[in-house]
Amino acid sequence: MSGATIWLTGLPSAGKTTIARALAGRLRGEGHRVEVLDGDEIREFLSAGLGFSRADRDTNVRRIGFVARLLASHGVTVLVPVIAPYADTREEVRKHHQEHGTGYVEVHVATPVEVCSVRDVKGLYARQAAGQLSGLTGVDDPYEAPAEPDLRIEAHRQSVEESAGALHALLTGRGLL
Ligand SMILES: Nc1ncnc2c1ncn2[C@@H]1O[C@H](COP(=O)(O)OS(=O)(=O)O)[C@@H](OP(=O)(O)O)[C@H]1O
Ligand SMILES: Nc1ncnc2c1ncn2[C@@H]1O[C@H](COP(=O)(O)OP(=O)(O)O)[C@@H](O)[C@H]1O
Repeated sequence: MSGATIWLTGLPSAGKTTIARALAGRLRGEGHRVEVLDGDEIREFLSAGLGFSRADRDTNVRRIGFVARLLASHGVTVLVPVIAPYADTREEVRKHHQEHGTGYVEVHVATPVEVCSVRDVKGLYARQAAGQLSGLTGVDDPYEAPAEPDLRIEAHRQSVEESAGALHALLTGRGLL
Protein backbone atom coordinates (compact mmCIF):
# COMPACT_ATOMS: atom_id res chain seq x y z
CA MET A 1 0.00 0.00 0.00
CA SER A 2 2.62 2.54 -1.06
CA GLY A 3 0.57 5.18 -2.93
CA ALA A 4 1.79 7.34 -5.79
CA THR A 5 0.65 9.93 -8.30
CA ILE A 6 0.66 8.95 -11.96
CA TRP A 7 0.22 12.03 -14.15
CA LEU A 8 -0.88 11.35 -17.73
CA THR A 9 -0.08 14.44 -19.78
CA GLY A 10 -0.96 14.88 -23.45
CA LEU A 11 -3.19 16.63 -25.96
CA PRO A 12 -7.00 16.63 -25.86
CA SER A 13 -8.28 13.26 -27.18
CA ALA A 14 -4.83 11.65 -26.82
CA GLY A 15 -6.31 8.84 -24.71
CA LYS A 16 -5.30 10.02 -21.21
CA THR A 17 -8.69 9.37 -19.60
CA THR A 18 -9.28 6.08 -21.43
CA ILE A 19 -5.92 4.65 -20.39
CA ALA A 20 -6.27 5.95 -16.81
CA ARG A 21 -9.71 4.32 -16.44
CA ALA A 22 -8.49 1.02 -17.89
CA LEU A 23 -5.54 0.94 -15.47
CA ALA A 24 -7.78 2.02 -12.57
CA GLY A 25 -10.11 -0.91 -13.21
CA ARG A 26 -7.23 -3.34 -13.26
CA LEU A 27 -5.69 -1.92 -10.07
CA ARG A 28 -9.00 -1.98 -8.20
CA GLY A 29 -9.42 -5.62 -9.21
CA GLU A 30 -6.05 -6.28 -7.58
CA GLY A 31 -7.23 -4.66 -4.36
CA HIS A 32 -5.48 -1.29 -4.62
CA ARG A 33 -7.11 1.94 -3.51
CA VAL A 34 -7.38 4.11 -6.63
CA GLU A 35 -8.66 7.57 -7.52
CA VAL A 36 -8.88 9.09 -10.99
CA LEU A 37 -8.74 12.89 -10.82
CA ASP A 38 -10.49 13.59 -14.09
CA GLY A 39 -9.81 17.03 -15.62
CA ASP A 40 -13.45 17.78 -16.41
CA GLU A 41 -14.68 16.81 -12.94
CA ILE A 42 -11.94 18.86 -11.30
CA ARG A 43 -12.90 21.89 -13.37
CA GLU A 44 -16.53 21.50 -12.24
CA PHE A 45 -15.67 21.41 -8.54
CA LEU A 46 -12.11 22.11 -7.32
CA SER A 47 -11.27 24.52 -10.17
CA ALA A 48 -14.73 25.94 -10.94
CA GLY A 49 -14.36 29.35 -12.59
CA LEU A 50 -10.91 28.76 -14.05
CA GLY A 51 -10.42 29.09 -17.80
CA PHE A 52 -7.62 28.15 -20.16
CA SER A 53 -5.15 31.04 -19.87
CA ARG A 54 -1.64 30.08 -18.84
CA ALA A 55 -2.25 31.41 -15.31
CA ASP A 56 -5.51 29.48 -14.91
CA ARG A 57 -4.07 26.24 -16.29
CA ASP A 58 -1.10 26.58 -13.90
CA THR A 59 -3.42 27.15 -10.94
CA ASN A 60 -5.49 24.14 -12.00
CA VAL A 61 -2.43 21.90 -12.31
CA ARG A 62 -0.99 23.04 -8.94
CA ARG A 63 -4.30 22.39 -7.17
CA ILE A 64 -4.59 18.94 -8.69
CA GLY A 65 -0.97 18.21 -7.80
CA PHE A 66 -1.61 19.20 -4.19
CA VAL A 67 -4.70 17.01 -3.82
CA ALA A 68 -3.06 14.09 -5.63
CA ARG A 69 -0.06 14.24 -3.29
CA LEU A 70 -2.32 14.25 -0.23
CA LEU A 71 -4.19 11.19 -1.44
CA ALA A 72 -1.03 9.41 -2.57
CA SER A 73 0.63 9.97 0.80
CA HIS A 74 -2.30 8.03 2.34
CA GLY A 75 -1.69 4.99 0.18
CA VAL A 76 -3.93 5.80 -2.76
CA THR A 77 -2.78 5.24 -6.34
CA VAL A 78 -3.84 8.51 -7.96
CA LEU A 79 -4.25 8.66 -11.73
CA VAL A 80 -4.34 12.17 -13.19
CA PRO A 81 -5.41 12.41 -16.85
CA VAL A 82 -4.93 16.16 -17.18
CA ILE A 83 -3.26 18.04 -20.07
CA ALA A 84 -0.77 20.07 -17.93
CA PRO A 85 0.75 21.78 -20.99
CA TYR A 86 3.66 23.61 -19.31
CA ALA A 87 6.90 21.81 -18.41
CA ASP A 88 7.79 24.16 -15.52
CA THR A 89 4.50 23.59 -13.77
CA ARG A 90 4.72 19.82 -14.20
CA GLU A 91 8.20 20.02 -12.68
CA GLU A 92 6.81 21.95 -9.70
CA VAL A 93 4.32 19.17 -9.09
CA ARG A 94 7.07 16.55 -9.29
CA LYS A 95 9.19 18.50 -6.78
CA HIS A 96 6.22 18.90 -4.44
CA HIS A 97 5.93 15.11 -4.38
CA GLN A 98 9.69 14.64 -3.88
CA GLU A 99 9.70 17.08 -0.97
CA HIS A 100 7.09 14.93 0.75
CA GLY A 101 8.74 11.64 -0.18
CA THR A 102 5.71 10.65 -2.25
CA GLY A 103 6.00 8.57 -5.43
CA TYR A 104 5.47 10.40 -8.71
CA VAL A 105 5.45 9.17 -12.29
CA GLU A 106 5.04 11.29 -15.42
CA VAL A 107 3.52 9.58 -18.44
CA HIS A 108 3.39 11.27 -21.83
CA VAL A 109 0.42 10.02 -23.82
CA ALA A 110 2.07 10.93 -27.11
CA THR A 111 -0.70 10.67 -29.66
CA PRO A 112 0.05 13.11 -32.51
CA VAL A 113 -2.29 16.03 -33.05
CA GLU A 114 -3.28 14.64 -36.47
CA VAL A 115 -4.76 11.56 -34.76
CA CYS A 116 -6.24 13.51 -31.82
CA SER A 117 -8.03 15.90 -34.16
CA VAL A 118 -9.71 12.98 -35.95
CA ARG A 119 -10.76 11.34 -32.66
CA ASP A 120 -11.98 14.75 -31.41
CA VAL A 121 -14.01 13.26 -28.54
CA LYS A 122 -15.53 16.59 -27.49
CA GLY A 123 -15.58 18.32 -30.87
CA LEU A 124 -12.98 20.87 -29.76
CA TYR A 125 -10.74 20.52 -32.83
CA ALA A 126 -13.73 21.00 -35.13
CA ARG A 127 -14.83 24.06 -33.19
CA GLN A 128 -11.32 25.50 -33.36
CA ALA A 129 -11.16 24.87 -37.12
CA ALA A 130 -14.56 26.56 -37.53
CA GLY A 131 -13.29 29.64 -35.67
CA GLN A 132 -15.66 29.06 -32.73
CA LEU A 133 -12.89 28.42 -30.17
CA SER A 134 -9.35 29.66 -29.75
CA GLY A 135 -6.52 28.69 -27.45
CA LEU A 136 -6.82 24.96 -28.04
CA THR A 137 -3.81 23.07 -26.68
CA GLY A 138 -1.59 21.73 -29.44
CA VAL A 139 -3.30 23.77 -32.16
CA ASP A 140 -3.21 27.47 -31.28
CA ASP A 141 -2.04 27.19 -27.66
CA PRO A 142 1.25 25.67 -26.40
CA TYR A 143 1.88 22.08 -25.48
CA GLU A 144 5.39 21.51 -24.11
CA ALA A 145 5.95 17.80 -24.58
CA PRO A 146 7.94 16.21 -21.74
CA ALA A 147 11.60 15.77 -22.73
CA GLU A 148 12.19 12.88 -20.35
CA PRO A 149 8.93 11.38 -19.12
CA ASP A 150 9.09 8.25 -16.98
CA LEU A 151 7.07 6.57 -19.73
CA ARG A 152 6.02 7.61 -23.21
CA ILE A 153 2.93 5.88 -24.54
CA GLU A 154 2.39 5.79 -28.28
CA ALA A 155 -1.36 5.50 -27.87
CA HIS A 156 -1.98 5.58 -31.62
CA ARG A 157 0.20 2.49 -32.14
CA GLN A 158 -1.06 0.17 -29.40
CA SER A 159 -4.32 -0.87 -27.76
CA VAL A 160 -5.67 0.62 -24.54
CA GLU A 161 -4.91 -2.68 -22.77
CA GLU A 162 -1.30 -2.61 -23.99
CA SER A 163 -0.87 0.97 -22.77
CA ALA A 164 -2.40 0.19 -19.38
CA GLY A 165 -0.20 -2.92 -19.21
CA ALA A 166 2.99 -0.95 -19.93
CA LEU A 167 2.13 1.51 -17.16
CA HIS A 168 1.27 -1.30 -14.77
CA ALA A 169 4.67 -2.90 -15.49
CA LEU A 170 6.47 0.40 -14.82
CA LEU A 171 4.69 0.89 -11.48
CA THR A 172 5.46 -2.68 -10.45
CA GLY A 173 9.11 -2.30 -11.47
CA ARG A 174 9.45 0.86 -9.38
CA GLY A 175 7.85 -0.74 -6.34
CA LEU A 176 4.94 1.71 -6.42
CA LEU A 177 2.15 -0.89 -6.21
N1 LIG B 1 -8.89 25.64 -25.06
C1 LIG B 1 -8.78 24.41 -24.56
N2 LIG B 1 -7.58 23.78 -24.56
C2 LIG B 1 -7.47 22.55 -24.06
N3 LIG B 1 -8.51 21.84 -23.53
C3 LIG B 1 -9.72 22.43 -23.50
C4 LIG B 1 -9.90 23.73 -24.01
N4 LIG B 1 -11.21 24.06 -23.83
C5 LIG B 1 -11.81 23.01 -23.25
N5 LIG B 1 -10.93 22.02 -23.06
C6 LIG B 1 -11.25 20.76 -22.40
O1 LIG B 1 -10.92 20.90 -21.03
C7 LIG B 1 -10.54 19.64 -20.53
C8 LIG B 1 -9.78 19.78 -19.23
O2 LIG B 1 -8.54 20.43 -19.39
P1 LIG B 1 -7.41 20.19 -18.32
O3 LIG B 1 -7.89 20.64 -16.99
O4 LIG B 1 -6.93 18.79 -18.46
O5 LIG B 1 -6.30 21.16 -18.90
S1 LIG B 1 -5.13 22.01 -18.24
O6 LIG B 1 -4.11 21.08 -17.71
O7 LIG B 1 -5.66 22.87 -17.18
O8 LIG B 1 -4.59 22.77 -19.39
C9 LIG B 1 -9.79 18.98 -21.67
O9 LIG B 1 -10.01 17.61 -21.50
P2 LIG B 1 -9.31 16.42 -22.30
O10 LIG B 1 -9.91 16.45 -23.68
O11 LIG B 1 -9.76 15.22 -21.51
O12 LIG B 1 -7.83 16.60 -22.31
C10 LIG B 1 -10.48 19.57 -22.92
O13 LIG B 1 -11.41 18.69 -23.45
N1 LIG C 1 -5.24 2.93 -28.64
C1 LIG C 1 -5.99 3.84 -28.02
N2 LIG C 1 -5.64 4.31 -26.80
C2 LIG C 1 -6.43 5.23 -26.16
N3 LIG C 1 -7.58 5.73 -26.66
C3 LIG C 1 -7.98 5.29 -27.88
C4 LIG C 1 -7.19 4.34 -28.61
N4 LIG C 1 -7.80 4.09 -29.79
C5 LIG C 1 -8.90 4.84 -29.81
N5 LIG C 1 -9.05 5.56 -28.67
C6 LIG C 1 -10.16 6.47 -28.38
O1 LIG C 1 -9.65 7.79 -28.33
C7 LIG C 1 -10.44 8.58 -27.43
C8 LIG C 1 -9.54 9.22 -26.40
O2 LIG C 1 -10.32 10.04 -25.58
P1 LIG C 1 -9.95 10.38 -24.08
O3 LIG C 1 -9.43 9.17 -23.37
O4 LIG C 1 -11.12 11.08 -23.49
O5 LIG C 1 -8.73 11.39 -24.31
P2 LIG C 1 -8.16 12.52 -23.37
O6 LIG C 1 -8.52 12.18 -21.94
O7 LIG C 1 -6.68 12.47 -23.61
O8 LIG C 1 -8.78 13.79 -23.85
C9 LIG C 1 -11.47 7.62 -26.78
O9 LIG C 1 -12.69 7.73 -27.47
C10 LIG C 1 -10.83 6.25 -27.03
O10 LIG C 1 -11.80 5.22 -27.09
